[in-house]
Amino acid sequence: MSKHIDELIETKVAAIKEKKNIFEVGRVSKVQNYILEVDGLENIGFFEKVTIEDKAEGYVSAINQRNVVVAVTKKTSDINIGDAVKATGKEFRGLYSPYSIGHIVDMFAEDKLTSKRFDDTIEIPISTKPIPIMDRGSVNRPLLTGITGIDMIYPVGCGQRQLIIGDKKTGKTQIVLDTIVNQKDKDILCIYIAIGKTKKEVKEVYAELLRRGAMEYTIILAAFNDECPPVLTNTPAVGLAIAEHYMLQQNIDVLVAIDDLKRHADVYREISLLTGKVPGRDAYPSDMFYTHASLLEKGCQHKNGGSITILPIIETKGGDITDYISSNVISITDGQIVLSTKNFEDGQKPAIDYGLSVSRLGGAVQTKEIKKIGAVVRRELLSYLETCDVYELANMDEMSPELRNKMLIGKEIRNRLIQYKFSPWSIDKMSVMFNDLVELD
Ligand SMILES: Nc1ncnc2c1ncn2[C@@H]1O[C@H](COP(=O)(O)OP(=O)(O)OP(=O)(O)O)[C@@H](O)[C@H]1O
Repeated sequence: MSKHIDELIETKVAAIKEKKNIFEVGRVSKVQNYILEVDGLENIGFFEKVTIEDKAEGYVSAINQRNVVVAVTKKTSDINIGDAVKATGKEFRGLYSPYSIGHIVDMFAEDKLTSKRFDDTIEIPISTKPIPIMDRGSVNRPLLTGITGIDMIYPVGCGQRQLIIGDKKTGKTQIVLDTIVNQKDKDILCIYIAIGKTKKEVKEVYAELLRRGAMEYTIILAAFNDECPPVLTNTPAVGLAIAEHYMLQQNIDVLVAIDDLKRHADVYREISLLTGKVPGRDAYPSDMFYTHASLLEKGCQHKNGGSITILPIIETKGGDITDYISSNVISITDGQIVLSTKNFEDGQKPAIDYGLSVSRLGGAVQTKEIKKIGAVVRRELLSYLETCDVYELANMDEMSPELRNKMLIGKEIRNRLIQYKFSPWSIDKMSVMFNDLVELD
């Protein structure tokens, strides 16, 4: 009997020595708001989930020679030096429930209106393997937004990544909302990811979508401005992993809007600086491009028929689309819709700057007819806008008859492109509205 007990004890001690059945415990040695330095966690893994007493949860965001850095994701009370930090042996993950459709949820499957967590959750990994190139098909089906300036001139296809970029209050969110509302009865799941927005702003988006029956097929995944910053940086990855889950398991089309990536980059920079990463251009860390590229490369047309279309939003300052984050994302995406404050103030809504906007897939996702009309409209409009710049102060009466005619056509196109929010046009209506211009050509 005693031999048996000895054996049991020996096995147990051996297991403890190999650290198989216990998890390490470290101690907090430095607290910088939501970033902690922890000593004593020698065998912990990168991105491993940890708990800090009964006070907080987080994950390992950097491993240094002498200690590890923990980013806190949830906190119920203040963390102090000396608090015990327990390793969990599990990767840090988000949670998702299929019942989230129609609700505002966070990355831990908590309904933000009722503050209750959904049952039946599944774990969502924050970083998933890229979809292999051989599993990707070509983008050739349109994703109609109902906005003429987009569907006819700079179209978006299922599986495309199209950036929406512009200054504050130029209608960036409105384009996404119009697009979501236009997906009604089209078997598309929409995920609106709100990063660092206020509760009021997100509630307004929810109310607009609810009023138009669009919440039936939409999930609002929100990381509010008052949450721990690591939640803000990880939420887009969880949103895209949810999209990937639907695309791969149910072969459906998913539309993901990320509002916005500039805020995401700024929070990512803040965390990186606190973590001690070496700052690069504009103090952003050197993996900034990689972080956005790995998020956006989830956008694709899968060979199984499903797709993920991504509409990332970026807020600019003074209309500058050449800053570090904007030029990074412009080079990653398949085109951009640029919005201009001047157009917005002139009442030209949606305030698309047709000269700076691009769709690199263009006609590949349009029908033959709309492609033909769109090409003429774009050419006439761009030529009009260019002429306007040159002849800004010129009197129309002094122009040659051909030029005057061109100007009149251009002006007419501009006026016809004005569209009030939530008043989508069908492709047929667009072709009827602009057909006479093509005949004139
Ligand atoms: N086509 C439109 N017709 C009428 N109103 C519009 C149109 N587009 C945008 N708006 C209005 O302009 C305002 C600003 O739009 P929106 O909030 O979408 O801009 P934003 O660029 O996303 O702003 P923020 O910088 O706060 O994120 C909103 O009140 C919106 O309803």
